[in-house]
Amino acid sequence: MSQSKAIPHFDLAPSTPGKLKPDKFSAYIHRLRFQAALFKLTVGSALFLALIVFLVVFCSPSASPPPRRILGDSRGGSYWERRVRSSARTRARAGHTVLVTGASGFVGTHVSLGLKRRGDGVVGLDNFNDYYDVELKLARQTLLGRAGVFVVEGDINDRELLEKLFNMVAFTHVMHLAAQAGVRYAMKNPASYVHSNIAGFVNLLEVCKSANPQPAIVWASSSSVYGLNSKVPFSEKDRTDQPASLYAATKKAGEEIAHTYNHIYGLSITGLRFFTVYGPWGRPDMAYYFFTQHILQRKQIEIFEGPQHSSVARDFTYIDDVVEGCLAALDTAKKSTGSGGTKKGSAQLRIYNLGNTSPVPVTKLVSILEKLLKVKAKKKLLPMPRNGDVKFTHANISLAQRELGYKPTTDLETGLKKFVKWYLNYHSGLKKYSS
Ligand SMILES: O=C(O)[C@H]1O[C@H](OP(=O)(O)OP(=O)(O)OC[C@H]2O[C@@H](n3ccc(=O)[nH]c3=O)[C@H](O)[C@@H]2O)[C@H](O)[C@@H](O)[C@@H]1O
Repeated sequence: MSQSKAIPHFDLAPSTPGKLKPDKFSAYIHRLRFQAALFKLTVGSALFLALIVFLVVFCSPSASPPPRRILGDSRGGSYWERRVRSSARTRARAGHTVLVTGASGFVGTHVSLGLKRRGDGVVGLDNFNDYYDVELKLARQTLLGRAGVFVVEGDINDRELLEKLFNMVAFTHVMHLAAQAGVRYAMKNPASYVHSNIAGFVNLLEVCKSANPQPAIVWASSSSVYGLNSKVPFSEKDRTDQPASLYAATKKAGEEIAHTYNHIYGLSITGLRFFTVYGPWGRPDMAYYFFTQHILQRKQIEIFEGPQHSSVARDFTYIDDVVEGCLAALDTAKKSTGSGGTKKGSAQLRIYNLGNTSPVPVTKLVSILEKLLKVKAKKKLLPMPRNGDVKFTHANISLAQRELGYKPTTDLETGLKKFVKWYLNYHSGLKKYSS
């Protein structure tokens, strides 16, 4: 084999190889071969690594085809913007243009439908988190889509997204219902309450205060702010400085934060203290919902009792009544007075109880469910654990009655009847549970 033939890349050799001594030349060739092999190995490994990275990034489950909601909802782009604008369009003269946060949540869905039905423009926002069954949130989103409400997928902590929405649409109102709900779950995941109910709320208010025009804000506080207050019925003037759960503490913090943004920036803000809202399309983490599920599955349910076997009671409030209250709060909200982050004058700051004014013991709730489901519940009575629950709630609604015209009309049995009808229909449709 001639040396010249053995040189793999002849052009890499010195232009005058004949001038090298044979032994030096063979060492040189050796070096060249080694370098060439090394080069091949490096390029090969790099290509192999690139292939692995490609496979990991594009073929892993997290990057697999996005779920349906993300496909229909990916942020930005002309199609997305068209959907936001069309959803925001009002049909009624002098209709509101409302951003509803938590739109695929229980109350958010009903309020969005109520607004859309009467001709207001509604844009929904929801992060579709998995605190409870995401399928249910997606089903609500479908319902909203059919009614012409587009739900943007996004988090209230996402400043860029909120600013984008406010740049596209001059929202007159924000109905802020996105929150980490649930009293007992706060012991399991405290950070999620701070993230949504405090950080998320502040982020939303920051965007609202800088918006031009500033929207009026109506938001969901909670009956839980009354905490250990024992004066009944609970009136808005009663003390709310003894929260029994972190959930309640974050809602109470929200009320104080609302005061600050109203005071500094002239934002018009109305807080609504909801009292154990229930009904069709409800929340599976709430007792009336999972009691129904467990009774049908012949599973045991635990019913909490107060001291000396006293009953625990809630001022259960039907969703349609609460929606009326929410819409009335939006309609009576005065405009914010600031613009672009500067206050021009004092603005409205309100708090209302939205309850039913007739507390019902949890044992009674269970007996109504037994009757409606025609199944005897397997009950276990046990002392209320130290889990953030309070013994009873009872709303005084005279302020909401006077100023909002709020007048709940649905008793627990009537409301549960509607819930059970929806529940059986929805879950048989999903074929989720066998009887
Ligand atoms: O209105 C409110 O302020 C709050 O109402 C509900 O909180 P809660 O009243 O605790 O509603 P459920 O979780 O459905 O509990 C209802 C009743 O059932 C009792 N319960 C709950 C669970 C259980 O296993 N057993 C049981 O007896 C609770 O102690 C409570 O008295 C919501 O979950 C909160 O998000 C909301 O803010």
